[in-house]
Amino acid sequence: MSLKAVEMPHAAEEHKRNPGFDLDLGWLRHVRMNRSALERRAATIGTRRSVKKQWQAAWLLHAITNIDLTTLNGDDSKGRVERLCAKARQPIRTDILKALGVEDLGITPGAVCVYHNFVADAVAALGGTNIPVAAVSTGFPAGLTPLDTRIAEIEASVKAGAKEIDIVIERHQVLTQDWQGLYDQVKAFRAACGDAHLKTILGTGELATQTNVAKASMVCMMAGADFIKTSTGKEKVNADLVTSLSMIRMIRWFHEETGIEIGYKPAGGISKAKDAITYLAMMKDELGNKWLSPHLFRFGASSLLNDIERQLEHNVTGRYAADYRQPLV
Ligand SMILES: O=C[C@H](O)COP(=O)(O)O
Repeated sequence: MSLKAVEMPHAAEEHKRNPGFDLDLGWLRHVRMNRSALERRAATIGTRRSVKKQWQAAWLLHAITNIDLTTLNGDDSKGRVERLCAKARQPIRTDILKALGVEDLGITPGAVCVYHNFVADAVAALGGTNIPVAAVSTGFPAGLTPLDTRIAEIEASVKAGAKEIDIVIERHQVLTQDWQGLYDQVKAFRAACGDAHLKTILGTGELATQTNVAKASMVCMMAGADFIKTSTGKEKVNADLVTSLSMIRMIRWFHEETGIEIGYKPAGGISKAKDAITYLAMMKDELGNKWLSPHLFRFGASSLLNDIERQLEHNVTGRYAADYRQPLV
């Protein structure tokens, strides 16, 4: 990958959106995940492929374009959201970009992700850029408010300017194998999104088995999800490579069966530049270069950008800055 390869569009013009399909329980019966096999494969991802120093900056700059720069805290405020948006406009210090020779690339994150209440503030703060605002809009993080309330929340977020909606599924529907119930809800959420893209958060750390994770992924894609996403960041166990393999293999299968490309978003606990490279290597190995693009791959992360900036500074100066030099918000 060359540094110029980070110059990627926010949304590929030719990308065909998932129109949604009928729920096919026959497909689901064939879904089985073998945790040991997934663990063996996951253990090789960070080791088989090493990124040499001169390419690390290119991978890290690329990773920025995949970040949904996120703040989802109980003490979020307009001021914090505005500071996050300022960081999205200028994710890396100009002196670092200049030293890397990429100051003209206009590298920005995939989106800024906030609670519904801050969508309008984020849209205003990002005015004049092409950075979309993503909203978590369905009773995040539990997803257990009344259905009509959740649907109204999606509609309100879209009206406020959100271009992407991250919904949470009801985990008990997976645990009780209520696939019809899950399908119907996700389909209703997709309808409420209109032109906004729908990311379905599975809460994988609460789904008990990898087979459940895989089946839930499949049902969400059948119902019209544009992205499948691991976690809210609030579960005890959030994104990891084993779960990622279960989900992206379902994306591959769905693509083989339907020709539709679904995006993947691991979220929660991804805070190290090194881990970002491992995830990108996994996407490249399992799904191909196309799935490195921000319209098919995002990290849900609140602090990953800090570490990427720190590593890029190290790349150009040979020294590590103290953590506080790259505060996010
Ligand atoms: O969707 C994004 C997550 O909530 C972010 O989680 P994080 O704060 O662990 O990076």
